[in-house]
Formats: sequence, structure tokens, C-alpha cells
Amino acid sequence: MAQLIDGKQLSNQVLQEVASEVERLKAEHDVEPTLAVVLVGEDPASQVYVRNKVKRAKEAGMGSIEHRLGTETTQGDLNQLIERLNHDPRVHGILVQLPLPSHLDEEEVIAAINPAKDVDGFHPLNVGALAAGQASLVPCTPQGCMIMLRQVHPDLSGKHAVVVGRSNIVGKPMAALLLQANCTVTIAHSRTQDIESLCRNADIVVAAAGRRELVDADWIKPGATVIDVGINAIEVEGKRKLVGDVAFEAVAEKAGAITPVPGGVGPMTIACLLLNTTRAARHQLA
Ligand SMILES: NC(=O)C1=CN([C@@H]2O[C@H](COP(=O)(O)OP(=O)(O)OC[C@H]3O[C@@H](n4cnc5c(N)ncnc54)[C@H](OP(=O)(O)O)[C@@H]3O)[C@@H](O)[C@H]2O)C=CC1
Ligand SMILES: Nc1nc(=O)c2c([nH]1)NC[C@@H]1CN(c3ccc(C(=O)N[C@@H](CCC(=O)O)C(=O)O)cc3)C=[N+]21
Repeated sequence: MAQLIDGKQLSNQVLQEVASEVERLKAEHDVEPTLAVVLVGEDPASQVYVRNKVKRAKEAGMGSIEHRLGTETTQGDLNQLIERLNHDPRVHGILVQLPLPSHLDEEEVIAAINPAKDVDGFHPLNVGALAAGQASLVPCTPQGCMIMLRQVHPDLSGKHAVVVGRSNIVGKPMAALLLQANCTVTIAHSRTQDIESLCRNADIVVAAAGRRELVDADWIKPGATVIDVGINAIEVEGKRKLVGDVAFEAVAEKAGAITPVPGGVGPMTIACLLLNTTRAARHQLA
């Protein structure tokens, strides 16, 4: 049976560090690190994430501001709100929940965020910095995955990592961080041929495809480390349940270490978001 990498517990450790940094910023600089979350539309899954973020921020002693806008919000309205948050000295981090309703241009919105307040690390300037190995605000989910991986592999050097998925928010930044940690990195996606044997050669598999239980036991080399980013809501006997992109029961028999869903990457993502917010606040002091 694989070692379970407990994201809930690890995230609490990160959140404790965040809370101490919040204390210091308050005591030494009279600054309350504050995150502004912008949610457009009624996507129920997004509402759950926003609730979790706000709750954890409060627990860490941080300020949090929510802007809930209707589905009919225009690009102009949204840009105007971002501009206001960019210039508000009480706001240190800005997160616009994705995906946006289809009539809104995500690229334009992300580019409008002040890069110094871009706690998601999605602005082109931060994306470029990450690619060049000079990042200060690293995307939260990959950052959380790296903390989990370090539990098992304090030295990642020379490990073969396969990332399944190439999105801007998970797959690509994940690959960049693994490369920076001296892994040999393969990025697989929906056009990849024979993805199974690629994964079977990997010491580390990061599953971020958004396909429930895509990664099965015969994809995994015995003893490999498996990080499951997927969050897929399904119904079992009328009840809502979350499953990952990994067939957990079967893969746990074969892997050396594995992250659960829920209680894995999700809580780490939120902890890293708040960590990024304290980093942004610290930077804005200067
Ligand atoms: N735990 C957390 O904190 C977070 C979880 N998530 C979850 O992670 C998952 C991925 O999210 P995200 O990156 O935004 O998703 P996207 O839909 O943006 O990207 C999915 C990627 O997976 C690839 N893919 C899809 N199907 C297959 C397949 N059958 N075989 C191989 N590759 C495939 C796609 O390939 P192609 O490019 O060719 O289309 C694409 O690159 C989702 O379940 C999401 O809910 C996301 C963010 C945070
Ligand atoms: N701009 C932007 N940044 C994001 O980081 C972002 C986003 N948009 N859009 C959606 C995805 C998804 N995401 C999650 C965060 C936390 C959990 C999380 O806390 N999950 C818990 C449980 C949640 C539950 O019970 O529903 C867990 O896995 O244990 C999940 C998913 C961030 N995302």
C-alpha cells in the first residue's frame, strides 16, 4: 500500500507559517495582507472554492474581500473593477475565478491585473518569469504539488516526471517547476500517443487532465509517486462526491506514494494562494 501524502495536514502547516507572517506584517508594518476574490456568474463549483478561500483567509488573520458579479457583467465593468483593485492600497492580492462566462475574454482580464498583485501567477509577466526561473508569484496548484512531492523526494534531481495535461493554470507551470528542480520532464496531453507506456516509465506522475479516474494501475511503475490534481464531481447514490483523475484504490496498491482527492492538492492550492498573498504584501511594502 502506497504512502498517503496528506494535503489537509500539510496545508495546515503552510497555513501556520502564513499566520505567523501575517502577525509580523501587522505588528511591524501595520499591514493586514488582504486578498480580493472576483467571481463572475453562478458556477456552483467555483462558489465552493471561493467559500473555502475566504474561510481559510479569516483563520490566518488575513483580510478578504469578495466581489460577486452577475453573469451579465460586461468586459468593461470587469476591467473597471480590476483597475480599482489594482490601485486600492488595502488590497495585496487579486484572484479572478476561472473559467469566466464565455462572453468575457480571460486573457484580457488576466493581463489587466497588476502583476505585483497577481497571486495566481497567471499574468504574462509572471508566466515569463517562471519560465526563466525568476518567479516570485508561482501558480498555486503547481506550487502545492511541489511541496507534496518534496515530502517523498527531498531531492528531485534526475527523476523522470510525466505531467498529464498542458493547461496554463496547471500543466505548463507544473512542468516548469519540475524542470527547475532538475527533473526530466515529459508533458502529455490529449494528442499524446501511447500515454500509458510514457507514464509507466515515470518516477513521478502528475495527473491534471480533468478526466475522472483516467490514470489506472497499469499506467504506474511499481513504487512511483502519483500526484492527483483532478477534481471531478460525480453522483453516487444521489450524493455529490469528488473523485480525481487517478483510479485511487487500484493505483494505491502499486504506487509508492499518492495524494487523495479530496484532502490532497485542493487544500494545498488554497494554502499556497494565501502564502502568495503574504508574499505580495511583503513586496508591496518596498
Ligand atoms: N486541486 C486543485 O486545486 C485544482 C484542480 N483542478 C482540476 O484539475 C483538472 C485539470 O484542470 P485544468 O488544467 O484547468 O484543465 P483543462 O481542461 O484546462 O486542461 C486539461 C488538459 O488535460 C489534457 N487531457 C484531456 N483529456 C486527456 C486525456 N484523455 N489524455 C491525456 N490528456 C488529456 C488536455 O489536453 P489538450 O490540451 O490536448 O486538450 C489539457 O491539456 C480538472 O479536474 C480541474 O478541476 C484545476 C485547478 C486547481
Ligand atoms: N483563478 C483561478 N485560480 C484557481 O486556483 C482556480 C480557479 N481559478 N478556478 C478553479 C480551480 C479549482 N481550484 C480548486 C481549489 C481548491 C479546491 C479544494 O479546496 N478542494 C478540496 C475540497 C473542496 C470540496 O469539498 O468541494 C479538496 O480537494 O479537498 C479545489 C479546487 C482552484 N482553481
